[in-house]
Amino acid sequence: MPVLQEILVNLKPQKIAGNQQTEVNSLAIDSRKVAAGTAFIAVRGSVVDGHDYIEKAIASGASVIVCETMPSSLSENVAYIQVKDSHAAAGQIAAAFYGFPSEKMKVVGVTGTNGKTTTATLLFNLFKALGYKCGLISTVDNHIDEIVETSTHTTPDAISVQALLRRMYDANCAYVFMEVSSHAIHQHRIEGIHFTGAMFTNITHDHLDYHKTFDEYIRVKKKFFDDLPEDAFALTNADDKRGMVMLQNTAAEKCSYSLRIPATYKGKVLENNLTGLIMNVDGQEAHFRMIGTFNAYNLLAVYGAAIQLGEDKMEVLAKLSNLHGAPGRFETYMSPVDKILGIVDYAHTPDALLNVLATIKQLRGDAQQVITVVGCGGDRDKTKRPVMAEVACEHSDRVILTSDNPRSEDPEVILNEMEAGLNLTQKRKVLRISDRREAIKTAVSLANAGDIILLAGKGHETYQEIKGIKNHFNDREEITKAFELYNK
Ligand SMILES: CC(=O)N[C@H]1[C@@H](OP(=O)(O)OP(=O)(O)OC[C@H]2O[C@@H](n3ccc(=O)[nH]c3=O)[C@H](O)[C@@H]2O)O[C@H](CO)[C@@H](O)[C@@H]1O[C@H](C)C(=O)N[C@@H](C)C(=O)N[C@H](CCC(=O)O)C(=O)O
Ligand SMILES: Nc1ncnc2c1ncn2[C@@H]1O[C@H](COP(=O)(O)OP(=O)(O)OP(=O)(O)O)[C@@H](O)[C@H]1O
Ligand SMILES: N[C@H](CCC[C@H](N)C(=O)O)C(=O)O
Ligand SMILES: [Mg+2]
Repeated sequence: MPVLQEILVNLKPQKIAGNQQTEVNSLAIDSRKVAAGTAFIAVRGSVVDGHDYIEKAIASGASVIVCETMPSSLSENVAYIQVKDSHAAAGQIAAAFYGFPSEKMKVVGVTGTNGKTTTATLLFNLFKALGYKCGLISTVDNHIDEIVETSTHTTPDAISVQALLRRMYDANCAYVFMEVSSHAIHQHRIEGIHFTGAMFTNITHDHLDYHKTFDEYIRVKKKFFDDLPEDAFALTNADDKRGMVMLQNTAAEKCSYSLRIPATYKGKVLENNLTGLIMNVDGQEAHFRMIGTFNAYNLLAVYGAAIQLGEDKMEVLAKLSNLHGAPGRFETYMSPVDKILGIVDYAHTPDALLNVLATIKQLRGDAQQVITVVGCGGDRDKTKRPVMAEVACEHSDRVILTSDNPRSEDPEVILNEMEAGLNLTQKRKVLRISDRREAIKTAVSLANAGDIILLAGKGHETYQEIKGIKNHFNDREEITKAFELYNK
């Protein structure tokens, strides 16, 4: 086990009190996870202040306390480290505690409002197909080579992420592909990670509950690129309005991808239908199994990253051709009798919903109705609620407004806020059924042969969180059961 001095190597503490040779057995930012010999890092959160739990951590056996303000009285046999920012210190300390795993592998981070899971998962599957051992850190699950664990966050906290990276290094992974959420950048969860590459997908409306303004949301995303080292690459979407802004102040090698304008990696969609995409990528024609223009962007980003990482163009395209996307993203289910097409998709932002519905519009026949079942999560950005309802109405024949994860909120209040975005004409095509299971059944009962039902917002999720309790719920099971129930 390392001693305190060894895990402070990259840190400039403001004050140190106590023995620097104290052995550190584990790290914790949560006092409830402290055991004998733990270094407890007190961080100020959005709900409580970790500094209020220092005494509790010591009572549970903490031998080191990292904090921004020293407690008024210090305990004997405990070492205290005062730092300017304990969120940032947590990442630096964790990186050192776990032996700087990110410096021994190639870690590529993906940020952006939409497409992170899809892009990171495609990269993971591509590099596995190319013969490498890899790690994946995503919203859906984390992969340590062959081991798969369900995720709790898109990007884990500063300590958990370094622990995961260490396990990946121990499993001989050469590459790690990870999602980098804006919350993670803001809370310094990625501090101490050495990135070989950073990718930007797009930025649209989300998380304004947390970041308050769109400018602040952009600033936070840009910080990921500002902090990159010179030996990394920064790959951006040149077609996104903010794509080039992201690279403005980066020291990394700048590169871009585009379907519309000159860029390092240029693509063109030649065909786009329900069986997949045919694209020209960097002068080479290729077929992909993924559906929709937004996936053309994801594929092009993945291609660009693979070339940046030194892979062969033709081999990359050949392997990429056979890959499917991430679970719960544009997953299709056909009813056996009436051939109703059910689409389960994780679109939970206005832009994602618009993209998915635009894709469906492009691909459907004139006679096919589109029925959209959609809700908005509780305890999350409220301003997206009316916009998502409006987007659903503008691009569907019928809409059933329902619950997503209401969390601590009243589902009917969320539905009122969604409905507030609709005018009278739009309201005419809307039903409001807060019970998501009933909403899905109703969509199926209303559908005629050949129609399309979009279940938006929950994708891969296997639960629905209501009043702090996660009940089993899976859109993919519900659509299949409803098809059976109505013999459709
Ligand atoms: C808003 C937000 O991001 N919150 C995260 C944040 O919690 P917080 O700041 O509210 O923490 P807090 O409850 O105030 O506690 C402050 C500190 O005191 C500690 N504490 C608390 C109680 C106690 O008894 N003892 C103790 O030591 C806590 O462990 C914490 O370190 O820090 C926690 C530890 O890292 C996270 O688990 C928590 O994620 C919550 C659960 C969450 O829902 N986060 C979502 C919004 C999130 O992060 N999402 C993004 C993806 C979004 C997207 O792209 O769509 C993600 O990366 O997952
Ligand atoms: N490049 C893209 N541009 C716009 N929309 C996209 C893109 N890729 C995927 N989407 C849409 O956004 C939804 C979420 O995709 P994905 O899970 O890959 O994004 P994410 O950034 O990981 O989301 P989260 O922030 O929840 O982790 C998809 O189900 C699809 O509807
Ligand atoms: N990572 C996102 C997921 C949202 C998914 C949606 N189903 C919801 O619950 O709002 C978040 O935590 O905001
Ligand atoms: Mg994700």
